[in-house]
Amino acid sequence: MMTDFPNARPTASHFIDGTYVEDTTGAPIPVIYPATGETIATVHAATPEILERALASATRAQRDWAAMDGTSRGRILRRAADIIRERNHELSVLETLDTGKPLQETLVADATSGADALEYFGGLAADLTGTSMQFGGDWAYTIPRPLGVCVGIGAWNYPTQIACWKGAPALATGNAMIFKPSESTPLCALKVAEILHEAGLPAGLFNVVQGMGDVGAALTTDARVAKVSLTGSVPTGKKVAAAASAQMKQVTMELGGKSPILIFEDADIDDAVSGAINGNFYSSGQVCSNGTRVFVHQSIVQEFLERLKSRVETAVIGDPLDEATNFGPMTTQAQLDIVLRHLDTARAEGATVVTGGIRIDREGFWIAPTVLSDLTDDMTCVREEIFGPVMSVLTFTDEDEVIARANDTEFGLSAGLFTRDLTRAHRVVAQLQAGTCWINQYNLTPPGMPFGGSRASGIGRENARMAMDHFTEVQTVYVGMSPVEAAY
Ligand SMILES: NC(=O)c1ccc[n+]([C@@H]2O[C@H](COP(=O)([O-])OP(=O)(O)OC[C@H]3O[C@@H](n4cnc5c(N)ncnc54)[C@H](O)[C@@H]3O)[C@@H](O)[C@H]2O)c1
Ligand SMILES: C[N+](C)(C)CCCC=O
Repeated sequence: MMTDFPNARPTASHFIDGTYVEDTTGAPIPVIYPATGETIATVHAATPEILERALASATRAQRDWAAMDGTSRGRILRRAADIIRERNHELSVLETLDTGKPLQETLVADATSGADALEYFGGLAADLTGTSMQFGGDWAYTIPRPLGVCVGIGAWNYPTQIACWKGAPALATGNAMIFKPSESTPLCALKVAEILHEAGLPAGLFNVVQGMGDVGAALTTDARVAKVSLTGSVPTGKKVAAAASAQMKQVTMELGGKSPILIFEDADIDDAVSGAINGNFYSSGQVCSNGTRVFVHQSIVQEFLERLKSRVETAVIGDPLDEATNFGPMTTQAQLDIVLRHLDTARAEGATVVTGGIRIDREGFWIAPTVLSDLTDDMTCVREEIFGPVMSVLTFTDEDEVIARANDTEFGLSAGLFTRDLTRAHRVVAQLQAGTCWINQYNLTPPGMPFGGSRASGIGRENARMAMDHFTEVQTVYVGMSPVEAAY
């Protein structure tokens, strides 16, 4: 039984107007530790009264925040980044309890990634500038204005990172944010809110409210909300984007994918195997950008599969709180069931299981890292996002052929390729329809790099300077310097 709970335990369901708030009349949402299936906490969904408090305080606080100079705003975000780094261990334990991801992973990828974003946008906050244009003696200038109250809605795979990737650029540019975490991982965003306020963020500017899709939908359609930034699945993205755009609200959509990794015959095979492992089994495969369609040149596929199988079978599967563990459970029972159904379908459609393919016999939501081969492009496991530790290995012989097959999907989140031929690398990458691409690497996302998808995988980008554009709108000012002429 997992009885330990870190000092970092949030003390109530919501964080509103600078403080924890509880309202037990909201529907209870159990917080389940995925490694054991044990309920470790209960939060309550936001009631209409809770949402009203969150919206009213955010609306009030945002005006003063927008008037503050960028340097002062940025200093608060950078202070929050420092606090996160100081508390990385306890926040990483909390992330592991929320998601089931191994501590070995959360120690380096979650709170630290959140801190990176706060630090990055904290630095940029002082550099929110417009442009000026000359028209003879007259001129015009632009001012980036904050949008107002923005809503962030999170998925369950990166609860700290998603809260920070949305919150940091929103706050740096003078907005308030109301963040609704996934109902499956409600704890970590509360700590982000607590730390931001400890760092000096005025009350009301980063509120966290819990709930299912209906709470996200209520926030999306509230007239006080100017923008919605969602991380989630394509079907949810379509609903949220439709509801937001019906009211002319701006959106950022970070959605799902079925991304390709192309491994050419001249690739460094060990690098390619490492890239395929990182791009499929990190976070037990619950990563939007994963390269789950691995196209390997026919001439090297046997060697690739042998090395891949032997390395995957050394994964240390066990207690996620043990730092030696490097492969954890699925985050929810529902997601485990989805992955198991996909594996049944893959077998029925003729896939060969190279390794894994089975539920691991322990309490909690465990499934072995799985590699499938002998696949065709029309099989369900090759077409649909599984969002679990299932890699589909396909073969190819020709560059044009593999580019066409890589692009043959409704998604367009990410893509990767491994080759020693840099001319080919750039030629191929230019033809891949994907928002984020890696050459001889996979899934690295430093905050200075735009991240996001094209086609059904999303709208807009997170991170980098352009995220500041997505949380501001340009106000243009024309300045007349001469007498005003009129026809009559
Ligand atoms: N592109 C990215 O950056 C990125 C990152 C992580 C996860 N994802 C994607 O997220 C999916 C997995 O996460 P999930 O299962 O939590 O996704 P989901 O779409 O089921 O839920 C995402 C969030 O949307 C909320 N929601 C559901 N219906 C809503 C509605 N009608 N209005 C407003 N909010 C609503 C949920 O409560 C949750 O907080 C995968 O498809 C994955 O690829 C994308
Ligand atoms: C930083 N990662 C691991 C690529 C995750 C990005 C967000 C997608 O799930």
